Amino acid sequence: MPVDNEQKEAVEETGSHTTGSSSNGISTQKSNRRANTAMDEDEEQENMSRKRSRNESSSSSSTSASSASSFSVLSTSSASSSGLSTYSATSSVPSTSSSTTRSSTSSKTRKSNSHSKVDVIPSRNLRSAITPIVTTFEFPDAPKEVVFPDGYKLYSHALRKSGYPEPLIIVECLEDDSLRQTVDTSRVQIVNEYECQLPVACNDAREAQKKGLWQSTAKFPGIPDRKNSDNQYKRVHNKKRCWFVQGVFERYDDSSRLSVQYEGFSTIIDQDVQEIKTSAPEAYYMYKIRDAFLRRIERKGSEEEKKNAKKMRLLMDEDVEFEFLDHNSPFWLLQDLTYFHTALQRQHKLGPLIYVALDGVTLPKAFSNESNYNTLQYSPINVFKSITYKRCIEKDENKPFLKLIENKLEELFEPSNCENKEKCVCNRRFNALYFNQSNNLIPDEDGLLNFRHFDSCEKRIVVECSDECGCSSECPRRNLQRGQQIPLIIYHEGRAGFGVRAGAPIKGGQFICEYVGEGYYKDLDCGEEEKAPVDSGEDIAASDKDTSYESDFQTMDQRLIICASKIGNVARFLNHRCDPNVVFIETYSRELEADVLIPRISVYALKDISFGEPLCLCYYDLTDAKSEVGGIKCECGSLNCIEWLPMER
Ligand SMILES: C[S@@+](CC[C@H](N)C(=O)[O-])C[C@H]1O[C@@H](n2cnc3c(N)ncnc32)[C@H](O)[C@@H]1O
Repeated sequence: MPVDNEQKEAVEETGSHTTGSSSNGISTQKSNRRANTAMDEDEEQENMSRKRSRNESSSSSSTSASSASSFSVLSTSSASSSGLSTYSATSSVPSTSSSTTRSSTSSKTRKSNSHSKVDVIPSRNLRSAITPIVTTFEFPDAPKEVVFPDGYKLYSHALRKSGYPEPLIIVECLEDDSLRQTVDTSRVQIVNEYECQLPVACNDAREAQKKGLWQSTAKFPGIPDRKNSDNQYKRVHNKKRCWFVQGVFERYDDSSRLSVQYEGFSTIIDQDVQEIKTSAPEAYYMYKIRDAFLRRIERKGSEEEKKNAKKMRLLMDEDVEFEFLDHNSPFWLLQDLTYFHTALQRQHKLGPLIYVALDGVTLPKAFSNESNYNTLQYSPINVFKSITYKRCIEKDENKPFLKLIENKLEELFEPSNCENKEKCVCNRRFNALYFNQSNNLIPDEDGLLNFRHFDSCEKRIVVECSDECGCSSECPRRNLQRGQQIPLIIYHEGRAGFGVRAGAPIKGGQFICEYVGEGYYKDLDCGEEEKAPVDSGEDIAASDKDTSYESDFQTMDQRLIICASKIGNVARFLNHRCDPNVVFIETYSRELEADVLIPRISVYALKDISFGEPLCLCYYDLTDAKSEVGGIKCECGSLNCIEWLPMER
């Protein structure tokens, strides 16, 4: 499989490697290893007073920024001297220099911040199940706690849990709905109306949301619109005295240091590369993926993309650009989407997301508050109305395996690639439910589907293992249960809007992610039983006619639709290509026989996909699709492009 050099570098630099041939396939990628830095209150006070005095002298160097916003220009350049380095684990001996010009900081800062010895107490390996074939990364064991010679403590990501007992599905119920009393709420979350929340672990952001002085002009569901600004450090109540790294950026002037953004703060500071690499491996890993991606764009993108990619990769250069100074700029808003959506994903043990836009077009229109668009509520799991949910659970599919095969013959057994071949019931389950209706796609021993003779018109389904099969969570027949492990990049593709790119090389037949959205029923015969979510609101807008976010089922339930227009996950950004490289596969999947069975949609790779390549679906059966001028001009650029997509503008 082709692996881009940049991607290789990213992997090597994070001390990680692909797990292609690993037998245990254990990945620590999604374990929540975050950097935290701490300081004593006295030192904090001291730094604050230093900062106050230096802020005055630094104001001349940040005039261009201060007029733009509250985002501190001096942060990356003069952190240690300004006191902003309160976050730096190595800032116990801050420079007393009052120099604030960007070019003058590097050597002084480096000297004052250097430390000779770091005691690393190894953490227990936070293990997360992953299939052996998934190309992902392993970090070196993140330290549980690093104690610096000066007594500073730096708590690593490993202290954060990699997953929370999260439900499998969210159901919207009215207060008096009897369903509320009957469901197992550890597996099914009941809400009145789904609203994307701040991720559970993001306490610093939660605090900042209450008391932060900096306020964003943009409001996104689940993203805090307040942050602590640089003069709030002292007042921030943080008993742990440690903070989580939100994002790191390369510095144009000093390759030994990085610009670091912390959760809950609108300021960035500079820190030693090695320190971040050890203490914040996940943030460092995300930075390396973004960096490798931007380098790829610098080689392969349009002229404008190339120029902007370099600018973004090096964040700031001598001529500080406005968008990097204004914390309200799309650049920083995309960093917030990256961080908080990744944190939400992690809550469900799913891999990271990185939002990137280089063409000045700002945010995904899904997040725009313009009247034409709905504001997207990000959700890593499906959201069903109670009526839809009830209908789903009444279906045969929901019976436990033994009930399902009561009247079926034993000889329906077929070989399986399950870890526990002898006991696996997946094929018998398939035969009991879907025999003669659909193709039973059986992953090979590496979890890969075989698409060599793929026919887009054929019906197909994947049936995954449950506790009835007696296999482990690493069984090749549990791809959807493990969920997205590959990092995905949500990239602005120009006229086609945001699309999804591979954040790691992907093998043909490999599971990528789930297609998540709102579930609803469309009655095929006698009018609508339950209205599509896009039509049910009062705000009927242009986008309500856009069915491109809808996906249906051919085998499991022909009336059920998953619509990701208002609520959805990363897969809702998959663009159309007439020559696709990914495909939707309906999937029967539940870990426990006692779980509810809801038809789900997996996204699988049809062919090998290299790092940074766009992931595209074919929205239509091209043998049927009528290409009429007046729909949407297809931007896919493939040789067999039908030119006009049959969708309303
Ligand atoms: C499921 S969404 C994909 C995500 C979308 N690009 C976004 O930014 O939200 C489908 C919409 O993306 C755009 N789109 C997807 N593929 C396209 C293509 N090949 N050419 C032009 N527009 C495309 C169309 O506006 C379409 O309505």
